[in-house]
Amino acid sequence: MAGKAHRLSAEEREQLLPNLRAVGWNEVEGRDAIFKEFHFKDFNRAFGFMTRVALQAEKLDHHPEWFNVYNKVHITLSTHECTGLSERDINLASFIEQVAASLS
Ligand SMILES: C[C@H](O)[C@H](O)[C@H]1CNC2=NC(N)=NC(=O)C2=N1
Repeated sequence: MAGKAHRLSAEEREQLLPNLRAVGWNEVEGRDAIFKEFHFKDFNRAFGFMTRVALQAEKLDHHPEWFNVYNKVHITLSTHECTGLSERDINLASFIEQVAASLS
């Protein structure tokens, strides 16, 4: 991946996080990360969603922490390289939103 990840500054957060908050992403308490819970109609859709996100994550070399039970997928995004939120998380969250929208 091009460039080293840096933790988002306060200004960058003010600019980038409101759009994600508006669609259900929240900052995790006690950790510099964002979290969202997705609900799908059934396991097939949840797993289809995860498959599409996984392929993109591998392409970007930026991977989600996630948990799935049947139709629910919990996702936490953070960047190991800078131990916190970076633009990579914002970009992956935006991609995830597009996939979820196309499956609901
Ligand atoms: C070695 C490899 O490039 C790194 O471990 C990648 C893989 N996936 C990653 N995923 C996330 N979420 N953060 C990272 O810093 C990261 N780094």
